[in-house]
Amino acid sequence: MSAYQAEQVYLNYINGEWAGASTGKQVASINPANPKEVVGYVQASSREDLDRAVAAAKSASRSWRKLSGAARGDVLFKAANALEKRADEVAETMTREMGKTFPEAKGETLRGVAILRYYAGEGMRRIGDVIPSTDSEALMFTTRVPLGVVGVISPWNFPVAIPIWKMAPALIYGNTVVLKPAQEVAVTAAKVVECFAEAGIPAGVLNLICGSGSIIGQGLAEHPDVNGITFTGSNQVGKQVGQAALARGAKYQLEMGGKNPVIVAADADLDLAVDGTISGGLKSTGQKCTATSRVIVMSEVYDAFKAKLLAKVSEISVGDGMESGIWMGPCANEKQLETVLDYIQKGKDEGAKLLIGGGKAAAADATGGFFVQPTVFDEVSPQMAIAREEIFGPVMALIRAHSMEEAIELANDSEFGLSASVYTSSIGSVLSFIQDMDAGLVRINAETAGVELQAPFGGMKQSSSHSREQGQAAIEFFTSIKTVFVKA
Ligand SMILES: NC(=O)C1=CN([C@@H]2O[C@H](COP(=O)(O)OP(=O)(O)OC[C@H]3O[C@@H](n4cnc5c(N)ncnc54)[C@H](O)[C@@H]3O)[C@@H](O)[C@H]2O)C=CC1
Ligand SMILES: O=C(O)CCC(=O)C(=O)O
Repeated sequence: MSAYQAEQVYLNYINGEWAGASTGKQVASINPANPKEVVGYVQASSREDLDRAVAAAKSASRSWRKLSGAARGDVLFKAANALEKRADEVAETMTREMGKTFPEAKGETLRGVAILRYYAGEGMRRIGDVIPSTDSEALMFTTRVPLGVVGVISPWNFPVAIPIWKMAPALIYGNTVVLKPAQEVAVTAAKVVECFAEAGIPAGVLNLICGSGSIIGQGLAEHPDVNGITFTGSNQVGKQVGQAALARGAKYQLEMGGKNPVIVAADADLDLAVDGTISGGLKSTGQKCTATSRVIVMSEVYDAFKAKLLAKVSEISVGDGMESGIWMGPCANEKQLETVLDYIQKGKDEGAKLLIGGGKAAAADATGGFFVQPTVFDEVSPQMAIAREEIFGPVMALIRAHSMEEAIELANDSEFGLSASVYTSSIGSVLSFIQDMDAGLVRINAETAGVELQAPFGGMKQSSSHSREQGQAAIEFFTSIKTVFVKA
């Protein structure tokens, strides 16, 4: 049973205590399905508050790194249990704060639980190798040490999974954390942090500080006592964060945009391809960095695929994600709705043919919610803005191709390289796609979105800083290798 309650005040969590911002100011976090509804009030913190959070993390670092991996893992297991118990409440909070439907939010919350358990187990696994020395009397091996204080800057589109897939590996490998969530989902973030507090995480090991990106996010990136920064969000901000970290010699990891293609080959199972395109492109209202936005279809099946796609898109129900029967919720905030509507206008202005959607959805009339129709454009050419720029909304561009080579070339014609998929029954096409597609995640007969927590995740080209998150790959960012040479 969910215990969600609206309009509560949520505090920062610094050095094991819940505290208001020194500014005395709070910001309302609102429901994008009904902007008059206040989900909660979150802190508008200052750099002074940030300094306190970083100082707490720095001081807790000495004892946390000295604990065994198993002891740190125990805290993560307990946090997983606490989150699992509150899954309905946390999922409802997420739906009300950023709009994705309740079943999607519940799935994401349980994914957060699974990520915590996965990294809890990592505390018992190998952290080094023995390497033969040229000196036969010496022992040489590698071990791994934590970075120290890690700043986590997270976005609003996965309010539970993304902070957890950054914090859990940071913590298990012995780092302490300062989390700055997107202000739109700070209530959900506070509830996740409450689960860690309930798990008995020592004071200062995990700190939550809410505030604007330009003050707290930028402050974390620039802070001399923050040793590593992990960021997911826009390319523009990601680059700023990376530059600030680089300027002071801190380690950084950036996960940014995508313009992910799906290729539908002439020998594809068209029903499967339609389902995967819709799920990949429109779930979460298209607000995933892995969302399908370019649909490259072979000319032989173009019309048949288009007809099936439109039939299914026309059945999509748009509305409040807490209502049963609703398939697609609102955009997460007003700015995002405006961005999506602007891109739709650009598509029309540049000569693409609007097949379906193209404006605010009817659900917006009743509440003023940020609802947009699922939208598909036809006759899109690769130079158009809707084929090149990340929209982060439920807008898909159909592009025609005449051969697999041309399809892969079109798919690669992007500054991004996060994820890509192909629907085909030909092993030859599968192999060419795996080999020639420039993306960090390539998927065969499966949608572009949806990552597995135990596998590396990250992009090529402008999609990331070329590092990988999740799975065992996370150890590369959250630790430094120490090579040890021992001679009696
Ligand atoms: N890769 C992804 O998963 C995401 C991509 N985006 C993309 O970014 C676009 C804009 O969305 P926004 O929410 O405005 O993204 P954003 O990049 O501004 O926000 C991401 C995080 O960075 C923080 N931030 C903002 N300015 C900062 C600064 N100067 N220094 C440090 N941190 C800062 C934000 O508070 C938030 O926590 C979207 O339309 C979408 O294209 C947004 C969210 C997630
Ligand atoms: O597709 C997914 O499950 C993950 C997407 C993601 O990481 C993102 O949108 O930031």
